[in-house]
Amino acid sequence: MENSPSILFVVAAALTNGKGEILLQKRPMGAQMEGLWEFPGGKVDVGESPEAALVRELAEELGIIVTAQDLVPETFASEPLGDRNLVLLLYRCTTWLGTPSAIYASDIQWTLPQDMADLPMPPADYPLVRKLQGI
Ligand SMILES: Nc1nc2c([nH]c(=O)n2[C@@H]2O[C@H](COP(=O)(O)OP(=O)(O)OP(=O)(O)O)[C@@H](O)[C@H]2O)c(=O)[nH]1
Repeated sequence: MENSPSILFVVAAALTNGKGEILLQKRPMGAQMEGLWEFPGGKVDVGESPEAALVRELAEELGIIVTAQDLVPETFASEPLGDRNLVLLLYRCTTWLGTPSAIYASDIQWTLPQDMADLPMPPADYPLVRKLQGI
């Protein structure tokens, strides 16, 4: 198809604790969309499954160990991003090993879905948040 944008696959986690709070991280200075709050995750590399990519990203960004079996598909978003089209796959994860720390992000915080509307987030995240809020 003419002018059809290439797809950028990104995977992200709604890491959820026993209080129903979800871990968000603040994109660091110098990153695209710096200062916005996002779900931890990143791009799927060539030859990598989405689940393997998310296991890798969670280890790199937060220092936690997750297995692919712990990742439950939750919802997705599709948004133009520059000259590409972002497809963002969000997985729910309630089981991991270790304590998340801000290795990549400038900050992390546990947030209830109803409080996420007050945070600046990338445009693709707003439909994900509404889904998490049950709206
Ligand atoms: N991880 C993550 N990325 C998101 C979210 N929402 C959203 O629009 N994105 C976008 O998806 C892309 C992910 O890129 P990234 O920079 O986090 O990916 P990465 O960790 O693989 O980085 P790298 O390219 O430096 O290796 C960015 O354009 C980012 O702005 C989100 O909630 N989580």
